[in-house]
Amino acid sequence: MIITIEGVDGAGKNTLTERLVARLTAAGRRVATLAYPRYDAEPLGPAIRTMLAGGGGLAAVSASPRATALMFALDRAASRPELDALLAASDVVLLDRYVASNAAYGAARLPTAERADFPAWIADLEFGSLGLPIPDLQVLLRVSTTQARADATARAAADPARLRDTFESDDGLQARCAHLYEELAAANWASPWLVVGRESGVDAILRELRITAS
Ligand SMILES: Nc1ncnc2c1ncn2[C@@H]1O[C@H](COP(=O)(O)OP(=O)(O)O)[C@@H](O)[C@H]1O
Ligand SMILES: Cc1cn([C@H]2C[C@H](O)[C@@H](COP(=O)(O)OP(=O)(O)O)O2)c(=O)[nH]c1=O
Repeated sequence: MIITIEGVDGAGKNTLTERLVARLTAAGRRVATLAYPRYDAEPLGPAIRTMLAGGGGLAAVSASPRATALMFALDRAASRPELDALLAASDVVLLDRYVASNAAYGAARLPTAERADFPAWIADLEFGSLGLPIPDLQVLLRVSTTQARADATARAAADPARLRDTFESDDGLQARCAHLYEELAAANWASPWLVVGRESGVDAILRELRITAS
C-alpha cells in the first residue's frame, strides 16, 4: 500500500517518515520510502533543483505554476519503475510528498480565480494521463506555519545542503499552502486523508492502519 506524507516545508515530514519506518518495521511490516522530488535522478532532478533555486536557464519554467507542476509530475512518472519495484517488495511504501504537493503548491502559486480548479487539473494529469497510482492514505502533517518556518530556517542554518529554496522562503506561499492542504484533506481529495500533529502523528497513523504492536 502507498501512504503519502504531506505538509508545508519544515512541517516535519522527513522526521515523521523515519519514525514511522521504525514503528512499522518493529510491527513486522516490510517498509520502503521514497521522497519527491528525486533531486538525484537524472535528468529531471537536477533541473528541478535549478528551478527551485530561481531558474537560471529555467527561469521561464519557474515563473509558470503549471510548467513547474509539470516538472514535478514528470519526475514522478519517470520514477514508476522504482516505485513499482518498491511496491512489489514491501507491505507499505511511504512517500515523502506526492501528487497532493503539486495540487497544494501549484494552486497556492496561481491567481485566486484559478486556484479552485487546479487540484482537479493535477489529478487528471497525474492519476489520469500519467497513470500514477492513487495512494491508499494521504497524511497531512499539520503544524503552525510559524513553527514550520522556524524549523526550516534552523535546519538550513545547521545543514548547508538544506538551504531554503525560493518556495521555502516565501512565507505567503507557505501560508496559502497550509490552507489549501486543509481543504484537500477535508474533501478527501483523490483518496482518504488523515490529519495528524507532530507528537501524536505516528500513533494516529498506526491506529488508522489497525497496527497495535510497537
Ligand atoms: N516531532 C518533532 N519534534 C521536534 N522537532 C521536530 C519534529 N519533527 C520535525 N522536527 C524538526 O523540524 C525540522 C524540519 O523537519 P523535517 O522532518 O526535515 O521537515 P520536512 O521534511 O517536512 O521539511 C527539523 O529540524 C526537525 O528536527
Ligand atoms: C514533490 C513536489 C514538491 N513541490 C515543492 C514543495 C517544496 O516547496 C519544494 C521542494 O520539496 P521538498 O520536499 O521541500 O524538498 P527538500 O527536501 O529540499 O525540503 O517543491 C511541489 O510544488 N510539487 C511537488 O510535486
